[in-house]
Amino acid sequence: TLMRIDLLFIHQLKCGLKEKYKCVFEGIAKQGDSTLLNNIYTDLYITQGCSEQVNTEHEVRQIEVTSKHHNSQEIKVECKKMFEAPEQDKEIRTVLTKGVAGIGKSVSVQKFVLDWAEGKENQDISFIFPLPLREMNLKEKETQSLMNLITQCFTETKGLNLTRRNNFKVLFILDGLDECRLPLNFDGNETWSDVSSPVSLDVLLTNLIKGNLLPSALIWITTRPAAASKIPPDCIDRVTEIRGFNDAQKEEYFRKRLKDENLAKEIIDHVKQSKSLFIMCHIPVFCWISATSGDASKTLQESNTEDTPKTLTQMYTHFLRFQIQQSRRKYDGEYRPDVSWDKDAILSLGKLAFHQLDISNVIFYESDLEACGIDVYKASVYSGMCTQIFKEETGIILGTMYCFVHLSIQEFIAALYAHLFIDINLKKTGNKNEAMIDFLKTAVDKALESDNGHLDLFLRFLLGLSLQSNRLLLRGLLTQEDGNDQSKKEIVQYIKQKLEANLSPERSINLFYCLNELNDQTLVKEIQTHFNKGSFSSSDLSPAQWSALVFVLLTSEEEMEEFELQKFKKSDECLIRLSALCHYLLAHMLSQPCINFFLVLNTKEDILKNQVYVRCNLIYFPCRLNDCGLTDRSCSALTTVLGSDTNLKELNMNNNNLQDSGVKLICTGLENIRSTSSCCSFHDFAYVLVTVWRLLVMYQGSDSFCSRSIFSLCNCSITEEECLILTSALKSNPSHLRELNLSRNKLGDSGVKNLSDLLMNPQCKLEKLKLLETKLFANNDIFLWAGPIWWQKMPGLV
Ligand SMILES: Nc1ncnc2c1ncn2[C@@H]1O[C@H](COP(=O)(O)OP(=O)(O)OP(=O)(O)O)[C@@H](O)[C@H]1O
Repeated sequence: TLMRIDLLFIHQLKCGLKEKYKCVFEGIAKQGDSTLLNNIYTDLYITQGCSEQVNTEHEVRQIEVTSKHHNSQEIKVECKKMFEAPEQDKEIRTVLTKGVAGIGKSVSVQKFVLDWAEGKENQDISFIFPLPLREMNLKEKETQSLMNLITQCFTETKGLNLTRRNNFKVLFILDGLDECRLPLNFDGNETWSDVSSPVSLDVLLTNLIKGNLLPSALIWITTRPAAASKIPPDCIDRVTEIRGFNDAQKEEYFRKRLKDENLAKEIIDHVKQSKSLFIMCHIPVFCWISATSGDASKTLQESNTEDTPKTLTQMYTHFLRFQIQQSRRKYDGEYRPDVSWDKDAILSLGKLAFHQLDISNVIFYESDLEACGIDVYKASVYSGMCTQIFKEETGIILGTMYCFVHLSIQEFIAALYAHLFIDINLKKTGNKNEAMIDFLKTAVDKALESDNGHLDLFLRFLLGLSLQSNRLLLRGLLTQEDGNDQSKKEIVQYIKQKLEANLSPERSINLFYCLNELNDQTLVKEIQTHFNKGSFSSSDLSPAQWSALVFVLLTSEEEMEEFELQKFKKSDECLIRLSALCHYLLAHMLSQPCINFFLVLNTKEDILKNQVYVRCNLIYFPCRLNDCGLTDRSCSALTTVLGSDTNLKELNMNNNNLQDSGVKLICTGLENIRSTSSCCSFHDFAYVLVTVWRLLVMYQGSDSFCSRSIFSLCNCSITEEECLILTSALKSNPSHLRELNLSRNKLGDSGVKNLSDLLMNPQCKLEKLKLLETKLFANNDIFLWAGPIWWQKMPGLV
């Protein structure tokens, strides 16, 4: 029961948060032109579990790690139900939500808080304290108590007493773990459970997350994927991942954002003209940029196909032009088709963006601005000039701060600055081309060195802006080149060379995006030619070509209803690559009906017999990989795909050289499927013709075995001894097994005897037992049955 004073605190906190969270901060709030969150908020596609656990690692290693933690089934999570456990008896205290830049983590947090503050959702929670980690950085050096921290950040709660005794449900939201500069020393920090004595912020936060401090408090942490590993996995009860908008949600967003139905329709059509742009729009921030720059081309009457941005650089360039034109219009009251750039202002802003990006900083203070020649008194002019680019924010702790409206905008402005800088400095020196090439190469190297890809987007913009066709849109700002594309050729070559090295999927995909920004499709075309000719089996694909394959699948302009990868070379290498590819695709494609991705892998001539179907959402998997020359090397890769698939109907691994170690790995993958409580499709796992199953029975008891109705262990070199284990497992467990095929094994006399005993047992539901070509007498090798004989359940059968 809450006391009246507590109710008052709750009321005050809700009022404060409502005020703070009701508008979206897209930089325009200050100008009194604000957008209400509830007017534009569009549901996002959020799932439980995580597709990539550690994305800084090499892909094969990644697969291993993922398979261990894999939570096989894709469970959709509603934002408002972030703390609602799917199983009723389980309580969720800590949630970690991952998602790439601009996918909507902060907006989700905002919506959650607003709904609570408006009394709509999660009313069982008494207090929500959102603590943006970027702001917490500033308290790094201070010591204070948790209570103090709360009352400082939420002055409405001054006087509130949160002790361990009272049983308020409290939620702390730590938004933006990737921006946190605190060490978060979970191992080294002392244990702290006192809410009212002062200690360093790092100790406070780590103990809060661990549950030492206010053990009943709920914790919600959001982060970009690369930083997720900062939190020890055992502190997290649930991992969710924001996957962005699916196609329907993209359209819904445009309708909400633009209000005018006709304009929305026009812009949706406009975005759809470029498939890669449309795909990019699964990230909300790109939707927002498209809505704004699309709006621009509409207003400027230039929305012909030519002008549809096809690359990210073009999209952001349109956006920037529009912003500048908008602000000019404010002053002049009219549109001008040509943009008049304030070069000095852009240089200063660019310098800030560039230098701060280099040190991964996204929040700036007066001193940072001054260091770049920005007069703080004029900073509001900047934010006024580019209302949706740069913004001034009053933080909860340290007063006025500045930041770009979104990191991607900082990245774009930083790249623009780099070009401006080169333009200015190279004017003086002679060989501009060479210097430019060197500069771009160094940027490629530097971006590849980064573990978490923090320069990926910057690099894309940087390369994009080196193209003359793009510079044309920025005339008056960037110097116009003479159409000599030597530098483009060289840098494309350089990137291709890099792609031949074994890069992680993330890095190589980014390099493809870079090639795309550079308008170079040669590698991608090569791959398409391979497809069309079906010539994969004869040629070993190079690492670059494999990455190209993924890229083609991700961004293909054509609707690939069905996509056949026929006649691949039978090898571990091929399977590992393909599994990584499937896994990557599954992780990066949203469940949307329009992407009907269908991968068919044929390992034998006969299409019907040998195929792996992977469907994006509705993954259907008769997976026949028999006779594929596979060894245990393939197994970890395979387990990942098995783990991500819940509709696996059939797995055939016969006649491979998997060894015990490989079998164990596959068992782990299958175990993952089984462990998902809601996953009953595993029971449809009808036929399993795998040598591994005999070992599965031994390693994991008989549960999984017994849950199937038809089971085939034909030609699995099952020995007499194993047959005994099998029969006793069947005897001691209530079994659903109806049919068992044990043909072509060396079961021996006692094995067969045991099986017939089993059939006689009234508990046993087994109706058919197939013992084709069974070597009954192990020593004499006598073939007792020549043809397929089904033993019906008959009393007296010996
Ligand atoms: N659910 C949503 N509905 C409408 N717009 C959204 C939604 N989610 C995100 N956006 C738009 O995308 C922008 C970026 O979203 P947000 O700041 O939440 O990304 P983020 O995942 O926190 O990114 P970062 O890791 O860079 O901080 C928002 O400013 C908003 O314009």
